[in-house]
Amino acid sequence: MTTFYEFELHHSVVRALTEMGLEKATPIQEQTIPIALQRKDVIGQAQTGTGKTAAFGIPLIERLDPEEEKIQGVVLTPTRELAVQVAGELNKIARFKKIRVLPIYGGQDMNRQIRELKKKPHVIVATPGRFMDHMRRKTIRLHSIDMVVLDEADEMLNMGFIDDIKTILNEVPEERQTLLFSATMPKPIQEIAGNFMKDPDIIKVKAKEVTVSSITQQCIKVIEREKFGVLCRLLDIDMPELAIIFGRTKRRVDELSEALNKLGYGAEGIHGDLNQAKRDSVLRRFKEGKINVLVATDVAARGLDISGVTHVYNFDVPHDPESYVHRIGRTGRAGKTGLAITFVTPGEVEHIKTIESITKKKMDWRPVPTEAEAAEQQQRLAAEKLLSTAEAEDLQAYKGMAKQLLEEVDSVTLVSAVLKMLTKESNTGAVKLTEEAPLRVKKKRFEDKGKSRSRDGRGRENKGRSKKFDKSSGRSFFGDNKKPKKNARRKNA
Ligand SMILES: Nc1ncnc2c1ncn2[C@@H]1O[C@H](COP(=O)(O)OP(=O)(O)OP(=O)(O)O)[C@@H](O)[C@H]1O
Ligand SMILES: [Mg+2]
Repeated sequence: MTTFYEFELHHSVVRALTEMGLEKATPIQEQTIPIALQRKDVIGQAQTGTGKTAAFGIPLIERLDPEEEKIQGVVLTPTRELAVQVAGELNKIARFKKIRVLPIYGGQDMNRQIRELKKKPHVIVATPGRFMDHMRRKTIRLHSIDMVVLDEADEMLNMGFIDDIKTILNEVPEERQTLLFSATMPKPIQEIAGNFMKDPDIIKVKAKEVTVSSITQQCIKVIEREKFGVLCRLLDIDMPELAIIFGRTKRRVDELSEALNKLGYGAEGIHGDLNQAKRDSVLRRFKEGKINVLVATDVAARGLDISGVTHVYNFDVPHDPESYVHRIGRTGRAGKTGLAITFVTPGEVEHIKTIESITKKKMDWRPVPTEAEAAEQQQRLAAEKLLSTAEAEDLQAYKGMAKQLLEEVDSVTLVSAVLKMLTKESNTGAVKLTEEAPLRVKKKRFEDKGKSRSRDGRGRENKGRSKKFDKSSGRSFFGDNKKPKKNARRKNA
């Protein structure tokens, strides 16, 4: 593997990378950076969590001139959360080079953005819709733009941003450099590449599998109304440090996070109906470990890099294999290991087979954990607490009372009582979630053509009803020509 020194980067960039703890380039970085540094157009494809942000971020920051106080670089991302995250990472890389990176996204106060823009950032990371707004108001000037990056291009397509992207690419100076990152290469993205990029180098990090091997993939067969109980048992047994639970609808996310909280699992939900301030604060609290369970619709699936996510639970089978890959890709990032568990109702087994055929990876069927197993694990935990207190604490003040108690009750009964008090007992019976219909297997291709495919709300999640599973959509992993949904609604801008 190449170290970052070998790219002959500006010392300030190398210093920033060292401070970020990055020494050796990942394969996608190793291949993209030298080409991008030569000012060539690049299309990059690589697995989740393998460092695509720095793959474009390093050449971007390296190439820009801090003395020229104009917008020189633009990164377009599908969601607000991603815009903030990418801008954060770029600002870290740029730290010692005095290059300023500004995130711009919908839902944020326009006047504040205009004030920030007046401070002349060098790079803007934006959702396409809001970028267009500024373009029209002329609060963003395009003539000095030298580099454009499209991150998660296929997702921007899914979200209905394709026309915005074309408009933007039409208006930025033609002699710019363009980098495009996409998990899949559906036809409209290939067209963008053909029409707006100059003889791009295609860098596809070869991987036998679509998913990284550091993620263990399991599924559990469970009927709809038992899902919640099984989830709680799993949380009790697996004891995740940080877990993301994906639900199919916004209603599902709200109900699940409320129910988990009721039972003492520190959980919060995130989906597209929450205002931006709430979304930001939930994500921040999760990143800081103040809550350890994040319940999410697919809004959190793409690109978000939250270090330390140990477990992903698909409480509901995802709509398509792509969504599966991105959801589970929130764990097992940057070489760490992770566990992904998918709940499958009896009618949904077919979807798992489709996912497996696309990812070329078999999942392990995990048996449904029993109440006894969960209780045993919780008891073990209580016993550990008890023992460590016995070993480490000064208990002198309690010993008199302990002796008195032992005169009344035998020692085994007494310790059992203490353990019972320390053990979290589950009471999932009190919780009732609205049931979701299972995903059906779709027979014909493009049956739902024309319906919106928005991923975090207003579209498909809105009514809390399931849509059909598009078996064909999996093909887009191999760059098929899946048609864009015509009236896909613009999201998040
Ligand atoms: N060279 C490196 N060495 C170690 N860690 C790295 C390196 N490059 C990036 N990382 C870390 O790996 C994590 C994942 O990176 P990043 O978010 O860029 O992945 P990605 O490929 O864009 O994933 P996704 O497909 O989910 O968007 C980040 O926390 C990042 O800081
Ligand atoms: Mg990414």
